[in-house]
Amino acid sequence: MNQEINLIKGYSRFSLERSAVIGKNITSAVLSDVRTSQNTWLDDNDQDEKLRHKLKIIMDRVPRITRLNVHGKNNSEALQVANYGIGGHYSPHVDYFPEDPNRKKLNDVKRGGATVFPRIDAAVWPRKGSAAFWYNIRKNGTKDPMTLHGGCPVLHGTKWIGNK
Ligand SMILES: O=C(O)CCC(=O)C(=O)O
Ligand SMILES: [Fe+2]
Repeated sequence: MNQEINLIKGYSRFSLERSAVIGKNITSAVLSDVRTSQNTWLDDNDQDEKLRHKLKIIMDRVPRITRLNVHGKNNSEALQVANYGIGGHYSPHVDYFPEDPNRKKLNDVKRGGATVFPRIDAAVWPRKGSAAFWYNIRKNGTKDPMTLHGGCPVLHGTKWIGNK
């Protein structure tokens, strides 16, 4: 597990850039205090063969747990790797259209950094190697606003997550 996490961090570390959020126009990306992390994207089709191979191994686990196929552009976004430094946070938002990630892979954070769901009084603490999964969309196709969530500021340590 540590080896895989180090590999993902290693590939991401040098291409991290300040995270953006979707602007008024859904095709635009803007920088905002709403989200103060850095992130990058690791694509299934990356030109690096080792990365492609490792991503396939990791992503092959997702359908075994969720029954959702996350391979290829038609099924899921690339793996989004994000890093939060001290104070880094993501204010409450929903992930459905135009974003659609629904799985998180977290690492240990010394203090702060929980993912909170204020409408259902739930919090998920970042633990290295664990994932949180939820459905943004109900079975009948409607969006579920109860999935509103945010990343609390990191108070001590650093937080890495991978979203799919
Ligand atoms: O950092 C977190 O805990 C939440 C991240 C998040 O909600 C997202 O990337 O969409
Ligand atoms: Fe989110």
